[in-house]
Amino acid sequence: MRNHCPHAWHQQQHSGRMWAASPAFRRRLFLLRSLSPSPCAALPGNAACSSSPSPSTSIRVNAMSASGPVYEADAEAVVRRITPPLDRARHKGQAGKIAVIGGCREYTGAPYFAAISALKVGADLSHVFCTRDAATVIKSYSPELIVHPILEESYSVSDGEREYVSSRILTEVAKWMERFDCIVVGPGLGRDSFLLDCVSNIMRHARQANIPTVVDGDGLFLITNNLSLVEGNLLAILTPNVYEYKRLVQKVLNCEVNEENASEQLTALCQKIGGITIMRKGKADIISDGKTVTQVSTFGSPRRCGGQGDILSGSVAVFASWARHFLLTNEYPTEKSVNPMMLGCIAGSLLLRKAASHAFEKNKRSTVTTDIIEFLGKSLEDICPAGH
Ligand SMILES: NC(=O)C1=CN([C@@H]2O[C@H](COP(=O)(O)OP(=O)(O)OC[C@H]3O[C@@H](n4cnc5c(N)ncnc54)[C@H](OP(=O)(O)O)[C@@H]3O)[C@@H](O)[C@H]2O)[C@@H](O)CC1
Ligand SMILES: Nc1ncnc2c1ncn2[C@@H]1O[C@H](COP(=O)(O)OP(=O)(O)OP(=O)(O)O)[C@@H](O)[C@H]1O
Ligand SMILES: [Mg+2]
Repeated sequence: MRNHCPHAWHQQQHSGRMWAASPAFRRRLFLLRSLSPSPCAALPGNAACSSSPSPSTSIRVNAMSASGPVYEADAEAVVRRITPPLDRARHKGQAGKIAVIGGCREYTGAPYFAAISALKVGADLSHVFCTRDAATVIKSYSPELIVHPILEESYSVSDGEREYVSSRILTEVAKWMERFDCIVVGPGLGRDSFLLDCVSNIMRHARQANIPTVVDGDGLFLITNNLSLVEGNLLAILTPNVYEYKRLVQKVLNCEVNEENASEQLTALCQKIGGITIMRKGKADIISDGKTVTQVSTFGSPRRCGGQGDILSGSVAVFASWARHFLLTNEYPTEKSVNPMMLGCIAGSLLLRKAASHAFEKNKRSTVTTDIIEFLGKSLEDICPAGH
């Protein structure tokens, strides 16, 4: 099991490849150092963006011991702070490389939504590792995605071939793993037992390589039945919906979901799984890492069309990578105590909600996931203009 030190994410290996310390970035660090208001309220507004930093734009994170209402995160300030400036000196890949592990015979939409959302938020490259059946379909949705048809379901592999196929799959993914800034495991993965065994190996490999991992959809089904895959991994984020959360609570805490003490229960769940970060999706997205708890409840849309969670997982992957890089390269001690996985969740949640709101305004009842993806760019631009 991993180091449980609260600052362990800063002790992880870091290649420094994603975000070079450009002059603009150094300038921003200087401003950040001089403006950071208080130990528990890190990350004021982004100096690279339009609004001016002030103590009121700090992230508010409720202390674990406190009961009562959960504080609303200042999610706009988080987005401004962690979104990297568009620096002309940077090359392809430095704004992030994301991989989605998912896509099978039944589901091709979910991995597409997650992977394209990562690109629309601002990652440079987005990969999908899926089954052969799903690959051509996903490629045909978008030429932007790099699609690897390498996963196999039980029906396509005989008993005698399994060991060989499993190790071939791991070798294929491992070739790429070190290049990724974050992986998303689960959108449209399905629940085939052989496929899930192979994905377990991929998750173990990602963990060894210190690659942040967002677990969603069928990835949550997998880890709920095999908690050791994420236990104590400070670079893991779970994004359960209402059913997925219920299953997790039943399995880990051996009780039912308690709405009266929602934040305490979420905190306990995170602690029980070794301090991982969990974003419980719902009317408000409640986010905890077992030490702090916060929420994002900006109104999005009354439409509950399938696929919004997939947009969220792809977006969280990008923001978590950006936040991790931002904090790793930031020497201000106050900010080192902030968990970048929490910041990634806060930023992803806000962006999805803003995009859903724009899409609903335009499309009303006919709003679907593709309409929401269309507004990711505008939503980020409204908060953090790209400049010229
Ligand atoms: N356009 C697309 O491609 C989209 C694809 N999507 C993808 O769909 C996948 C499942 O995600 P979801 O959100 O439907 O699962 P969830 O809410 O836990 O379950 C609801 C109910 O269904 C059942 N059940 C689910 N999966 C099952 C399975 N494989 N086999 C059998 N039962 C299954 C489940 O039953 P239970 O597990 O409780 O017994 C519960 O009652 C996931 O990969 C997601 O990414 C979505 O992202 C939307 C857009
Ligand atoms: N009742 C609600 N009111 C407002 N927003 C909600 C509500 N439920 C979910 N959301 C928003 O929708 C996003 C996706 O959550 P949802 O519960 O639909 O995920 P999901 O079921 O995993 O989605 P998917 O269909 O992609 O699998 C959440 O981030 C949240 O912002
Ligand atoms: Mg989902």
